[in-house]
Amino acid sequence: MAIQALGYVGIEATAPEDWADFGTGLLGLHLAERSAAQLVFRMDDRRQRLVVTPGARDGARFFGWEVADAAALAALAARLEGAGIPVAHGDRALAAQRRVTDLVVTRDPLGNRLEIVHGAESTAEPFRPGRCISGFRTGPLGMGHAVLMVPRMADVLPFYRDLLGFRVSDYVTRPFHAYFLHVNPRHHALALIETGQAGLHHLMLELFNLDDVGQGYDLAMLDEGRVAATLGRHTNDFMTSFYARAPGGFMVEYGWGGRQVDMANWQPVEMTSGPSLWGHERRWGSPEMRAEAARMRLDAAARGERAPVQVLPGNHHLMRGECPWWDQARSAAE
Ligand SMILES: Cc1ccc(O)c(O)c1CC[C@@H]1C(=O)CC[C@]2(C)C(=O)CC[C@@H]12
Ligand SMILES: [Fe+2]
Repeated sequence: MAIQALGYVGIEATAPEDWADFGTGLLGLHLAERSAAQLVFRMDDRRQRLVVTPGARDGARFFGWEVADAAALAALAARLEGAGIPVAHGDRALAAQRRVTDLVVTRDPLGNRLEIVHGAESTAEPFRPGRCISGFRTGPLGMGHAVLMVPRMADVLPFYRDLLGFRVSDYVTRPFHAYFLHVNPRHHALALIETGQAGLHHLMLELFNLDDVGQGYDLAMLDEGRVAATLGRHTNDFMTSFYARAPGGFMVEYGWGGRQVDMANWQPVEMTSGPSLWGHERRWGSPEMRAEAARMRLDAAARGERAPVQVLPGNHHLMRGECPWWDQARSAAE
């Protein structure tokens, strides 16, 4: 019954043509189909991973979540119906369009369209990346992760965790509420961030090689305003990544080196450090960023904390003189 991976994502775009250049030239996706109706991108041997359709607004149109087989699909559909959630069976035409054997369609409490699928189609036609990359880390880990903005955590978290069976990797309660959830060893396939709005915050795609990310970063730096957050490394999943602004407003996190969780023994943890070991700075070089960093250093000194060196505003655990994640990150890399 359990969901096993994020299989595919559908995007609605007011400027779908911009996705062709962005998807291939920066991200290195394989543009497998390009028509007036849709752009289809591949990341691996699957026929389609990211589908961009023209529309009146920008954002996510559907999320494809994979289960093992027909029995698992039926069981999960029954579970949703038992909880009073409307579920529609996808017809043959829709299954063919999504290139899966079968699917059911439902909505999360925010109205995000979820497609629960099994039997996604692969192809023997080789994956041809849009630029020279080593490839995307997918397979049992799924296509990456999606991060949704939620107006109120309590309205959404129970649906994913208690009904669909997503498991909590870790969560943040200050300065904002966020939950990171896994369905396979990828640290999170889904995260929910309480921002007061609803919508897609970002999609994360993971590369096999750090050089893929570094070269993507170089390309992103050529475009004014393309880099939404600088190269950095996350404290929870140890992903080294940067955030690019995608056509239409949300972001694509382009990463390498994420950790895997041991699903059998993992216990949810509260994250008290900042989001990043280093980097992921949105205001780089700005007077606002320098002022905040300086203020943090003064505040730390006033509290009697060590504040050994100037650090970026996001790295408040370093300011406290703590390095709690370095040892774990090092041992995970070894
Ligand atoms: C905290 C975190 C851990 C792992 C991730 O894959 C991940 O995307 C995040 C979220 C990162 C972070 C955030 O928390 C709020 C808004 C931020 C600062 C951005 O605008 C870029 C990085 C985002
Ligand atoms: Fe992310």
